[in-house]
Amino acid sequence: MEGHLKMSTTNGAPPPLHTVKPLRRTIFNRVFATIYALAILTLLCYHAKTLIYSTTLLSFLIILSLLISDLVLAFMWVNTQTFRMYPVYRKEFPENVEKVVKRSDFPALDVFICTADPYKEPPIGVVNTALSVMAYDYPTEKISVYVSDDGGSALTLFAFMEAAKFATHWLPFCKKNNILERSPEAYFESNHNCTSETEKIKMMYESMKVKIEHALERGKVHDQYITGDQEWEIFNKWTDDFTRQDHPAVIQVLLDASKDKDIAGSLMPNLIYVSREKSKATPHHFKAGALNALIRVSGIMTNAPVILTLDCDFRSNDPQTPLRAMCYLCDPAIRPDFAFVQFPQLFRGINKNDIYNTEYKRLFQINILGFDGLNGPDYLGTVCFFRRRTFYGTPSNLIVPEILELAPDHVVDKPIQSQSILALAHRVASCNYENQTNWGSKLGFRYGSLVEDYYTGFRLHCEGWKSAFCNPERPAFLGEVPNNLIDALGQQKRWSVGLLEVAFCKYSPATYGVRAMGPLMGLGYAQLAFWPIWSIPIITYAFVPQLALLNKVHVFPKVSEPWFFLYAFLFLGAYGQDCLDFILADGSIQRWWSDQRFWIIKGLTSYFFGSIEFFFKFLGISAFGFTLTSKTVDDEQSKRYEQGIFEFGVHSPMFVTLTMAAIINLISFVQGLVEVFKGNNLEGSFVQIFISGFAVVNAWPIYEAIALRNDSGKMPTRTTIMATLLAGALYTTSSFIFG
Ligand SMILES: O=c1ccn([C@@H]2O[C@H](COP(=O)(O)OP(=O)(O)O[C@H]3O[C@H](CO)[C@@H](O)[C@H](O)[C@H]3O)[C@@H](O)[C@H]2O)c(=O)[nH]1
Ligand SMILES: [Mn+2]
Repeated sequence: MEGHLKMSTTNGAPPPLHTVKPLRRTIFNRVFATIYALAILTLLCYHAKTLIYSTTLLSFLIILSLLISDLVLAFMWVNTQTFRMYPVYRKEFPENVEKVVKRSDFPALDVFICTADPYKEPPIGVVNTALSVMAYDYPTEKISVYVSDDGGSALTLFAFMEAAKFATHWLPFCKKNNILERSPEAYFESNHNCTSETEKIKMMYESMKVKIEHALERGKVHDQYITGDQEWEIFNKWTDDFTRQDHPAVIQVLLDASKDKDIAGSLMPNLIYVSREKSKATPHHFKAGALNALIRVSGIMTNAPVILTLDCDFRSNDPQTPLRAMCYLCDPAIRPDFAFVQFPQLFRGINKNDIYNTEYKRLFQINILGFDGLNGPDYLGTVCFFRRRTFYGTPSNLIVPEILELAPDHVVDKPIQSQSILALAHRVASCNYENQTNWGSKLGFRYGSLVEDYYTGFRLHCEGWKSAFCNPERPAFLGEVPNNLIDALGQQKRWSVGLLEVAFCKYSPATYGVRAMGPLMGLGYAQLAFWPIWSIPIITYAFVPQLALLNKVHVFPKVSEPWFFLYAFLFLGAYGQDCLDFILADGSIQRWWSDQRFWIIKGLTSYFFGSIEFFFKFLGISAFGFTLTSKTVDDEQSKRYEQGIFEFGVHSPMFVTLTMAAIINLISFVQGLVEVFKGNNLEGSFVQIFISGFAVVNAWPIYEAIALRNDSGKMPTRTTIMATLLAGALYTTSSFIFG
């Protein structure tokens, strides 16, 4: 059969594993970009002219602020165009992989799963992630799952000991019944068959879950759950002075692919718990540090040529996914500079209108196609298959690591539980191992930014590595999203700090990146790095025209002037194209509306406060770490989220600036309307009234949260009072200035 198929392909060429096609809208994008660029230039000339002819200091300052804002918008617009020049779309043929490579020759796969806190990232969730990949349709004994626990928690280890036992039932169950959702939680939530076998396995799962959750509630593994001397010995490592910031390395093989079998008698994958050594005296570099420790530990133990990185909240949604990745990684025509296959970050549980814009369609689904037509997508931190070699220098220059066993092509010839392997694994997981080495600079994941994923992908592309974006119809993975506003904004604030760290380091994409990869890739990366500076135009447009309107000062062209049409074109053109992109990527109008609203919200909150934090960090005044996004759910909050109601509830400086903007815009809009009703000419103030009105429509959930709601997610009174006082102060100051 196989021979027959091979012969039937033309010229005996192997069947295709993947194809790539340009997107049809490319031509339109390019034409529109040219027209829009001319319009921007015209606007900048207009600003320059009015600036030179401004008569008072006040008008000079107003025009200057608008000019700066528009320059920022123009800069970001230029960067964004890079994604619109060569968007492509790929297709894979996983069914052909076995025609090209024998199943027994498939490369081994090391999977890295990161977790960092059992209370913010419940262990049962991490266990689901691990089970979903352990059950892949891929030669099982070639899979090794490494769980990195930066929380150094016995509770997480306990959860995985339980998971190892449960897995011996779960894996054969999935394979026998050819199940698609191989994370038990997702499977039991879906419409599954209710056979006695399913009921039995569900009960096993529930009892494991209860045990794990009990342990979590008590904060301790109950003695009765610890069976045998071996387990005692393991938990004895958690002595009294063992803390999450200070503890020795713990590496525990929970399943051994060379001897552990499932209940049907087939071999299990390797499952290894790793908590690298931590010491308060040594920087640990957060997730990047954890991943580098895993590269080394796995290098010593299994050294698979392919590595899959996963966050603890991303579950496999398709057991065929490794085969899809192999369409690129096993391609006989693979180029030596090929580094990784990135899957999109897709999520489950997003509400209908995606009020917190957690889908990130632009970042994860639209813009990334543009990167894919150039050197390839950036690394998104999770759901990505790497070639191990990528972490060891440039494509043409292998950097030999300190110890021979770590070389990417080293063959491990001892069992993973042998004394020497375990000893070496502990050594490379120690916190001082990286001193005086290239780890974090030339080897492994790169240090220096809180968005280690973005920064690492960027540096790899600068070194000449290439990547591909693999976006199958059935989502390969599904992740979880923050379902309350403060978490969503907090995550964005962390990203903002991390992005600015890259934007203003010596490897800035705008300078170094452009030199290393050419203008398109460089500016594409700059688009991301400079996200936070969007807060300059957003804050300006949220306050300046409104305060001017309140003081009866007109700052935009009259409706009858031709310049008005330039403004109208720039606004409608940008919004129109943005909306079109969104719809073409299967988005709904409502979700697009949330997307644009959240962009404004972030400009007034995350981007702004992130920039301030970055500034403090830059000056060395204070350093902020990696604040985890909480993955726990509160029932009442989830309900409101389901209904699409914004969750405030807690006081935060971010909500203060947001509320201030909402108040000022409402007042200026009302005053604008009053003037119109009084019969004053609308011509001069139209643009300002329009902007205020647009803001008021966007800010509707904020007014509701202040005045119309009574639930625990409403705006805290303290926040409202502070925002009102500050808005009053701002108005008073402005009336002196405009006075
Ligand atoms: O010291 C740390 C901090 C975090 N993590 C892990 O990092 C992952 C991502 O953390 P999360 O709080 O979920 O952050 P998000 O903002 O949701 O994650 C996005 O942004 C991160 C960079 O800021 C990337 O690392 C992620 O892959 C990307 O999904 C989780 O698995 C954590 O367990 C660690 O292992 N060690
Ligand atoms: Mn996350």
